[in-house]
Amino acid sequence: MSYVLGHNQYGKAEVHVVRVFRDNPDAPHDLVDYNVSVSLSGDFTDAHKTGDQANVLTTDACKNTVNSYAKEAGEAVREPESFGLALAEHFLEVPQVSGVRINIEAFPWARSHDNPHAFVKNGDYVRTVTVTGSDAGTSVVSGLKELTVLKTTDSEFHGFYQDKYTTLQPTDDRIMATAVTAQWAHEGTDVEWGKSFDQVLDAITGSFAAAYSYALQHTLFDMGSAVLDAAPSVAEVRFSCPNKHHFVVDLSPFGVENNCEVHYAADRPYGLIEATVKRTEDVDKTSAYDPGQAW
Ligand SMILES: O=c1[nH]c(=O)c2[nH]c(=O)[nH]c2[nH]1
Repeated sequence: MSYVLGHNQYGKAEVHVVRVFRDNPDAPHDLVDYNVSVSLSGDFTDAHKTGDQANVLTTDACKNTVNSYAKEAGEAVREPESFGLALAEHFLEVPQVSGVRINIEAFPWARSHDNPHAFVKNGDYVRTVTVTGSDAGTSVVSGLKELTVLKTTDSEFHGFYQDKYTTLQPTDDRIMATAVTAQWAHEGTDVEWGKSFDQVLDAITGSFAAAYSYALQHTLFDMGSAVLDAAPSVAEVRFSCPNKHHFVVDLSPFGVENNCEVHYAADRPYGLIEATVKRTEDVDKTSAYDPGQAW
């Protein structure tokens, strides 16, 4: 029996590279901290079906390329999007490679005490990038994950559909908290990546803080609208946001009043609210997202 090989891809996952910029002896050092995954597709049928590896660029070479490009790619290394684009362009030059996907997680570091070479890992969030390339073109999806935000009021939830299993009490004042995962697809690749990322981050945190909320769903649409207002290159933004429930603890058995002051922070189960906000109905960037990451 002869079977058919379906879609296949391979590469090196999670090359963790930290690049220090220290070439100017008079300037403070900078650094970037990236976890890079490379996935190649193309003419690799023989590697699977006959065992002939002549077309296989080794995953070891993929790793070496990431490490060497962390120096060779110069200023492009400073932003994960431009680093991903440089890597994608390189791998597409390998004749048997027709498609490439580069995923980068970027861990932010902040300078410590204005010291020129000491840093504190900034654990607020992880920045993410997916670059895809093929004959059809190159696309960049930027993102972030693990951005945990909370507001102690200006959040209501009521008027919801009721069935016989509905026990949740409506509320007009509650804590709302979530760990934002967001990915946004750019139109084109001629973008000031760092500036654009800062605009999106500021739009997400700013609208979460400022917008009055009637549900996490409502807040997602507000955050998405703020992103599209702030960042001209962004065609659409996708959110995946766990509702980090904070339940008001009943202190009445102890004769203690609890006016939304004492909460039980439940870790699971959690509501998971996901939505795309896009500029127009006909935008469809689905193929630009990493299927392993995008919902
Ligand atoms: O913002 C919310 N959206 C929901 O869909 C939901 N469902 C639920 O039980 N609590 C909440 N909160």
